[in-house]
Amino acid sequence: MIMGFFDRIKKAFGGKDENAETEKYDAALEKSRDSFGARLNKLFANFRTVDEDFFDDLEETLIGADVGFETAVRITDELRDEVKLRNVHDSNAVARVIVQKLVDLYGESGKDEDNSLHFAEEGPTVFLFVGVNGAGKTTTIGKLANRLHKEGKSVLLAAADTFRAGAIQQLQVWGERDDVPVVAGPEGGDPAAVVYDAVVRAKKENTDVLIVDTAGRLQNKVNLMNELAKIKRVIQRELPDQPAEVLLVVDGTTGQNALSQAKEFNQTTEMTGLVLTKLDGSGKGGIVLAVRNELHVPVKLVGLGEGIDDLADFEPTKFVYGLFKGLIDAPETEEEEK
Ligand SMILES: Nc1nc2c(ncn2[C@@H]2O[C@H](COP(=O)(O)OP(=O)(O)OP(=O)(O)O)[C@@H](O)[C@H]2O)c(=O)[nH]1
Repeated sequence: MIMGFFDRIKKAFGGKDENAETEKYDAALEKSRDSFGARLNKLFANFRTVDEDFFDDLEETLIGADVGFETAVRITDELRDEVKLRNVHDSNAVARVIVQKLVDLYGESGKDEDNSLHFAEEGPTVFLFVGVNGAGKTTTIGKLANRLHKEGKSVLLAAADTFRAGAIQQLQVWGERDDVPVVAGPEGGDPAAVVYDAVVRAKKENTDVLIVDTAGRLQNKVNLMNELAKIKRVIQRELPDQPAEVLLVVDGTTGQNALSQAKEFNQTTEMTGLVLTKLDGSGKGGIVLAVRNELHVPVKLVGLGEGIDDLADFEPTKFVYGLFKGLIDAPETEEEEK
């Protein structure tokens, strides 16, 4: 049973040779793999048999790998039951059950409906991007606009971060690079007015996708949340079913901070998905699992590098394979063969 499951993961990962995304996942997760894998290896080297001390150490290892406290406890508890049920003692086999549990947190299907971006059936689709400064919001918008434009969709960008000096210009540079128009107003101007202009233009020109960049920080949190609410109202007055996505961008290198940031945003803004950036520079890839399990918000996109093409749809099987490649590829043990 276990091998069948891993075969499916391997197939999902290696099945699309033409897809450069697979290689990117692989390369980007090297750091996470090294740190997580090294921790697990140490754990398994220290234990020959799987006993209660092993489970305590496993829980600590998972917490240390940034999968989050609740997730770590849940996995360890479920694993304890599973090990009893299957009567597994071999630590390699247990390692594989851990991997299986991690994939289960996302569903085995690899890329389900929930993990994909939603588009309007007709009329403009609006994606609203939120998140603190420096998380990679503008870069992600630039990469996504490029991808959608290449797919043949018409794209419009709205520079509604009028607060941070240079933010408008940064988005305009991306607009030029992607060859997509940008609606902007004066620095310090009303962001909702920029969004209104952009929505009207998108409707008039029948634009496929309007992507709105928003401020990551204002004078205070209440102002920021009020502004995001106002922007949403402006969009919904013109396009009642939009925005299709409110995407929170978080910096994957910050581990647990990314999780608490997401929790805070989630209390005030209803987000539909998360973008986890800088996974390539992070040893904390485990955070992806924490986000889904503790926030119940799907990760929809991941940033795998600084380049224009380094944005991928989040695909759990690719992700988990990238993280635990060594473990999954290892030959099956005698116990598993039985
Ligand atoms: N390695 C790596 N770097 C990234 C990724 N995404 C963004 N960056 C870098 O992170 C830095 C910050 O990105 P920005 O897009 O300016 O951040 P932002 O959230 O828009 O910040 P504000 O415009 O201040 O709101 C830039 O140097 C980006 O090149 C990624 O996936 N991998």
